[in-house]
Amino acid sequence: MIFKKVNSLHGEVTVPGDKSVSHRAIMLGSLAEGTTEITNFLQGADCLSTIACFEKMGIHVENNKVSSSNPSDTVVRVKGNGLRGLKAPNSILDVGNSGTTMRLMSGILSAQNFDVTVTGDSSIQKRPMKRIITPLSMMGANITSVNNNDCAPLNIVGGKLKGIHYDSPVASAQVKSAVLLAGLYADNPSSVTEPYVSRNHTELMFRQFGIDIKTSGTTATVSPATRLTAKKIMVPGDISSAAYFIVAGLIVPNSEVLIKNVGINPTRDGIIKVCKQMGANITLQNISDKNGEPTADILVKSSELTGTTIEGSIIPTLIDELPVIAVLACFAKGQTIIKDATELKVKESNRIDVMVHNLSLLGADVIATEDGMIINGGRELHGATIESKIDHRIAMSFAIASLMTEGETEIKQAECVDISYPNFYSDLSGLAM
Ligand SMILES: O=C(O)C1=C[C@@H](OP(=O)(O)O)[C@@H](O)[C@H](O)C1
Ligand SMILES: C=C(OP(=O)(O)O)C(=O)O
Repeated sequence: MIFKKVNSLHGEVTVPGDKSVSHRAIMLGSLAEGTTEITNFLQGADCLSTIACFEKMGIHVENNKVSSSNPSDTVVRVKGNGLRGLKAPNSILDVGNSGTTMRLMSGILSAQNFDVTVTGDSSIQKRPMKRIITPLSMMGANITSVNNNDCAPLNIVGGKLKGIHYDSPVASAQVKSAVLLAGLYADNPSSVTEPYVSRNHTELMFRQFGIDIKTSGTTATVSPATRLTAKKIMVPGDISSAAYFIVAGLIVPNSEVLIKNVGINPTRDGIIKVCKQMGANITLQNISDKNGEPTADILVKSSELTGTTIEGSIIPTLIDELPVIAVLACFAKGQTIIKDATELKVKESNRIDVMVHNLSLLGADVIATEDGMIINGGRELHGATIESKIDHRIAMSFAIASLMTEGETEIKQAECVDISYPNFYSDLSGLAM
């Protein structure tokens, strides 16, 4: 797909529903009694993989997405079978490209009265699963990596679980959530302490479904559950998707962009804090609440930016936004340093290497470090051919960079944006008109 420079961006955009919240709504809805109604569910390939996995375990999901022109009007209905109501699937569960499905669902599968094999695409089969195998095994789960490499496919023999306290070496919501979901079935409370607080959507949604969950500092503790009651869930817009328009609005001159109904949960809003620290003109309007998840409209105006250092506890709150923040840093005055972000190496691609390589092809001054990158902003960028590595965040980041490059930029396998934002390119071109 070919992209060209634009002169300005104007207008409103409504980003699709939050990916993390959409996955969790399907999972908890499946385990609840009654019908869970989800509005603004993300119709991206990752969340559709979660639906497909639970359908294979006997859950009926009504998803009339094709009949609606406005995806946010679609209601997904999950007919839960109760905490003990999942059925043995008659084939392998395939999570596609979705790390969230793989790791969270493994927590649930560890406690079932059947055995199952879970796998995904070639990217998933390279991502580390020891991080969930370790705590789930401590709880009594029987999980083996089929190829003996701590990656998918995983064979999970469900059984009785015991409550544990787990000190997680990584700040990962996927690890935390795998333990908390398994903890619903354990004999005693289970808790997870992480180095920094990661996104807390599981904890917030547990409360909605009537589960006893407590948080204190970087520790979350869940009590075993007896039953979950179906809920109406309104999914906020995904700040990780809004991030592309935030950066676009800031770097393209004479721009003004309003991004409607975006989740601004403080465990996810690091990008807003970093942009403001860099001098961005960003205003939050219409702040409200959706099932305990704060939302706002985000007004972004082109801004003169200066470089900054991004490190420590803010990293988990903007981990998926770091690729597009690296693009932003190319248009800021001075140096931007990203530290403490080794997790970027184990996402859909090695996002440190892929960003540094591709930004260099555009002419940016950027080097990779052990745990992040250093970007010296202010160089003129030019067009190039970019390999997305079938990583949606890479494809979208370079679509944004190309708005400001001289000459054409070609993005290979650009259609991988379907993972988290199927209408991304048409929403972006709508602002350029
Ligand atoms: O729990 C979640 O929904 C997610 C957690 C993050 O992963 P980690 O837990 O591996 O940091 C994030 O990168 C991913 O896109 C979604
Ligand atoms: C890392 C991501 O997702 P997942 O881990 O669910 O594949 C992402 O969406 O950037």
